Amino acid sequence: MEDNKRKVLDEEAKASLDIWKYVFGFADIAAAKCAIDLKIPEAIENHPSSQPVTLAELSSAVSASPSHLRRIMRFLVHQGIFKEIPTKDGLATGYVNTPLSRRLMITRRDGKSLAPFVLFETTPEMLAPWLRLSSVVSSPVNGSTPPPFDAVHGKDVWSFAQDNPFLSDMINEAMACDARRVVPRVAGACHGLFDGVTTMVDVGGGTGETMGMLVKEFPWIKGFNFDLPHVIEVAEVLDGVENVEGDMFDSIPACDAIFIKWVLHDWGDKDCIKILKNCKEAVPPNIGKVLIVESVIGENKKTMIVDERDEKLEHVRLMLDMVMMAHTSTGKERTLKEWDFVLKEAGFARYEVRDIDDVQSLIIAYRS
Ligand SMILES: C[S@@+](CC[C@H](N)C(=O)[O-])C[C@H]1O[C@@H](n2cnc3c(N)ncnc32)[C@H](O)[C@@H]1O
Repeated sequence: MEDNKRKVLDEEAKASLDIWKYVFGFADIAAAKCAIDLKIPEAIENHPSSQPVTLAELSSAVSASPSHLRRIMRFLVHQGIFKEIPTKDGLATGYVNTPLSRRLMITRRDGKSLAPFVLFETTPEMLAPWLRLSSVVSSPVNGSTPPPFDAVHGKDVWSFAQDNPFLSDMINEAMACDARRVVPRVAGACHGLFDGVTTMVDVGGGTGETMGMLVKEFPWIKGFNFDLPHVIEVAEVLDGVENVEGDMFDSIPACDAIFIKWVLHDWGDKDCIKILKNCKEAVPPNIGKVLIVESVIGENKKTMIVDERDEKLEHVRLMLDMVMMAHTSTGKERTLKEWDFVLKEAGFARYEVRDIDDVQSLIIAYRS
């Protein structure tokens, strides 16, 4: 009884603090965006003075008012994004980077920075649909209310991107920085999969960064980066990669293997099955395989989440599912049961899931 009472009181006390996260939670994202916009991590990293960098030095380096900058830095230090430590002479304090602040470097293409993703998600165009989540959730019939993105912008995200090159560029940059981060992990899990594979198509491959990395890792493969015409128009020219424009709902170029990352989650089951069927048709019956890089939601596996990293990864997957609801018409993150359904409906003979200890897993679907 005593214990129960204490638990209730603890929950009350926790709730009275946690509620503020929902009142002012956007401050976290806005302050991180501010650091990216001002290139604060770069200014600290590259400052000619020895570290740490004092407020005066930093405000001159990023051309910011010291009084406002001090408050932003106080917040970001409190968030653990930067650290504030004594200067070498011990007479003042200054700022140093952390692994987290380095991930906010817009100038870094090192497979760690997700700064372009933050900038993309915080555009007014991507933020506005979030405020309409409730209308789609309360819609009496699935599909009777336009999805939040379409309701705000009058068209779906891909048509909007086609008509707005600035947003298309931001999507491409955001996707490319995730590719630099996760594709090496995926490649590490691909052992044995490419024996006898000479051609591979990355479906919805964006500007080609992913295929560029894959052909470097597996140089006997000729890579094709396949996407919509407005994306292929700005795709990179990379060794061993041919850029091909087209529509995955029509057909996909014939090849030995297909790579498809973060595309199927943009679509509901009907479209997802159609894309998967086209993937299956594109690969040969004997060795054909489709490598899917997507999240697998661990629904009903709560008790199996054993450590903090797993729990944080699952939180990202669930946030991503909310992103799908806000930004795509029918997209969703899928549980294993839901992946099983769409893969079987598309006619794949079998599949396996390889855990890469990340937000996404590698699902390999075999034609036979
Ligand atoms: C979320 S992005 C993923 C990009 C890339 N695979 C990655 O993860 O870095 C989805 C991609 O699908 C492409 N896409 C959308 N509809 C398509 C279609 N009908 N045919 C081919 N590509 C399409 C988009 O242009 C975009 O590049």
